[in-house]
Amino acid sequence: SWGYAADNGPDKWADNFPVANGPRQSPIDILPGEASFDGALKPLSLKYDPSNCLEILNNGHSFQVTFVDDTDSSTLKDGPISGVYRLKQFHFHWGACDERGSEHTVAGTMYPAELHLVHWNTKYPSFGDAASKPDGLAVVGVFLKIGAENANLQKVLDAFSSIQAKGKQTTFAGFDPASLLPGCLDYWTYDGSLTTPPLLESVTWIVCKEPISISAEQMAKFRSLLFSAEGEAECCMVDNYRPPQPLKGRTVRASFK
Ligand SMILES: O=C(Nc1cc(S(=O)(=O)[N+](=O)[O-])cc([N+](=O)[O-])c1O)Nc1c(F)c(F)c(F)c(F)c1F
Ligand SMILES: [Zn+2]
Repeated sequence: SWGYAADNGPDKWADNFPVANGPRQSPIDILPGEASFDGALKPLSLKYDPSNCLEILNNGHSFQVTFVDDTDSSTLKDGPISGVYRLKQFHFHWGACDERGSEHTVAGTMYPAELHLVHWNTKYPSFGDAASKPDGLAVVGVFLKIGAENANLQKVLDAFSSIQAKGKQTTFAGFDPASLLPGCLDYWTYDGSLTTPPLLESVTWIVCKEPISISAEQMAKFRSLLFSAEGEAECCMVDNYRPPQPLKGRTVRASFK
């Protein structure tokens, strides 16, 4: 199945997922000078309940922290969206070295990693339904840059020993994803897609301008996870990012001047 290697990576995804060459694919290279400031864009309203945090798992292409999403207690509102979107999970994309790893780039600059907080529109009955609708999902992207140690992120890293191999999962309770957000919530927004198969064109992307920090040692720990399952030849989970895709005439709006 799909992955990030030469034989099953991003350049091969169109074979099984033809939408890979669609009109609103993600990620993209964000050109701040070409983004249009939109004064009508509202500030993001992110309200998360740590008690909704359920488990952490290695799904073979990233690790993700999943949330109970049967009530409106962990939601995203306002910003560029209308209605209420519920947090389903968050995960990351990162590189084999600090020079690469993010999916979105800013005027060609890659960050070492990128956090994605995946939310679904409650006008639809479930995440699965929402994922196939043009306004079904909203993903908040946050860049990570090498700097001070991130104490909040450390709580996630401390669980890695239990999920090193593909398919491993463990309970993960009481984590507040808001602790991973930057202080300033200025953002760029555009219509895009999932960046992993099935690459569904259902995502309103909200990419924060301000990165959060991670230490070099913490970044190295991400690279100790494995794409491979127990008993398989070990393959380090690194470079699990899709490169920027053609803009195809889309407009990127900025919430800030
Ligand atoms: O739930 C999904 N989450 C997800 C999205 C991305 S993403 O990078 O595409 N993203 O949007 O941030 C990355 C990871 N990840 O762990 O790396 C994810 O686990 N994907 C997904 C799916 F797996 C399906 F089979 C499906 F039918 C569907 F509708 C989906 F939306
Ligand atoms: Zn992602």
